Amino acid sequence: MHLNADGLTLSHGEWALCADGVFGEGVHLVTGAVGSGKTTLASALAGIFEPTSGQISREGVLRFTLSMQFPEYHVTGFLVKDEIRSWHLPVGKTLKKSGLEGRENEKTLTLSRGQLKRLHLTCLLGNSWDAVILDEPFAGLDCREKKRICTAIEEGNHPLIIIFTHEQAVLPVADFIWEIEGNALVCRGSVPDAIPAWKGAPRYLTRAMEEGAHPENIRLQDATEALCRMHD
Ligand SMILES: Nc1ncnc2c1ncn2[C@@H]1O[C@H](COP(=O)(O)OP(=O)(O)OP(=O)(O)O)[C@@H](O)[C@H]1O
Repeated sequence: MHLNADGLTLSHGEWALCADGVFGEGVHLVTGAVGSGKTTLASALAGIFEPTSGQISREGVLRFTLSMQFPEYHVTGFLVKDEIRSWHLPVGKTLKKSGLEGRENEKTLTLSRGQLKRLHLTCLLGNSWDAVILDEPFAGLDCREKKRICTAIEEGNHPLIIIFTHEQAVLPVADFIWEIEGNALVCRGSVPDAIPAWKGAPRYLTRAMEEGAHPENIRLQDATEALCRMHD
């Protein structure tokens, strides 16, 4: 199963991004500065943004989805319970998972941005997909919520997940690191070998490596454990 970006050029007027690479099974983290092209590439991989050149192919990926940065774009249900039902999920259980118990009869668009994001991601990740593309899944969430989303990503049953983010504090276990650098998508490789080459790595990882530690993955917990191992 894979999603293949084959010689893509993505453009908005004068701005252009080149992307070439194969996203196989696992959790892929794609990082890049604000405005580097994460949303554009996520949209292209999901088939809703037309490349100027090149093509996208999917092998073995029948059910795939894109979670857009702004959860409002996904709302189809007037009330919270309608929204949950539109994802074919049980209302009570989903409300509990989203921390929104008792709010089923409220208008979906009266939830706060963070609550809506939490509801949207719970519904999306509660379904079954071959591939999930998440554009800034942590935006608008506090640390506790970000951790909950990381757990849902790690424990979910989705063979291929691509996460576009500039999050620097709370990250899930990842298998592959990519970066958008100088208007091109660059693959840093598989984790942990990719970590030293990751220019946008969070400070806790670079600091641990500067001290000679070798984190096994990219979470704060991995950096801390690597430092502990060194001092044992
Ligand atoms: N609809 C559009 N029309 C013109 N230019 C656009 C459009 N959408 C994006 N751009 C430009 O394309 C570039 C990439 O934008 P994009 O939203 O993909 O970046 P991003 O990395 O997702 O940014 P952020 O981190 O802020 O979400 C930016 O320079 C942006 O101004």
